Amino acid sequence: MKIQLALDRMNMEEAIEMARSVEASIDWIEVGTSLIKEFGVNSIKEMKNHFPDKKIVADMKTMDNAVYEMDLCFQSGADVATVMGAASDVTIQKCLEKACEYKGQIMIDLLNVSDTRLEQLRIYRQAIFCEHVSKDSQENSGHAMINMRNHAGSMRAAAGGIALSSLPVMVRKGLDVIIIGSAITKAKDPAEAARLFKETVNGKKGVKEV
Ligand SMILES: O=C(CO)[C@H](O)[C@H](O)COP(=O)(O)O
Repeated sequence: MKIQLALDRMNMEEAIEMARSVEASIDWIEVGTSLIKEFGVNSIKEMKNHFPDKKIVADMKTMDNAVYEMDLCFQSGADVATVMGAASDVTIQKCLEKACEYKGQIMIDLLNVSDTRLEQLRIYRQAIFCEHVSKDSQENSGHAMINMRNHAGSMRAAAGGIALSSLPVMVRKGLDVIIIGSAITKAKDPAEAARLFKETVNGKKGVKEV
């Protein structure tokens, strides 16, 4: 299971410093939507320049204009770019074609994707399927409940308010990628928090507890 560090709501200097302080315990680095919106695709370029050996995920959340947005992401050094599952099929198809052209990957964000839409998305088997609890729901309900649906045959990821306490459940679900933002970036000691996440993922600590 890969740990994807989500970087949001900070400036680029802070984002790079944060990634540097936890890099030993994480696998993929997500340039969060908020960074891309605030600093443009240069944020992706900058992150790749600083961490050439890490997989860089551009959380673009593409909804339309796939060719243009995917060119921007992959030419800026992204290895993975996100597209919303609620986007039209032509958008998702174009994202996949672009990912293929750049030898990258697409992550489909399943935020507000119904079971019916999910069935239709199953044809995009080469994509990573990401179940996602939104920041707004987290802030409204105070906790995250990630419903992992069946994504047989594809890589599976989960995001949204994942904490050390909820990690063992996620680990047991056998995900491929676990996306963690605030639980690391807002921790008193991010390096120690990331280390504990890594230890749990590796099964050295409390995977059986809930
Ligand atoms: O996509 C996102 C926000 O839209 C974040 O990447 C995701 O929510 C992970 O961050 P956190 O663990 O803080 O919820």
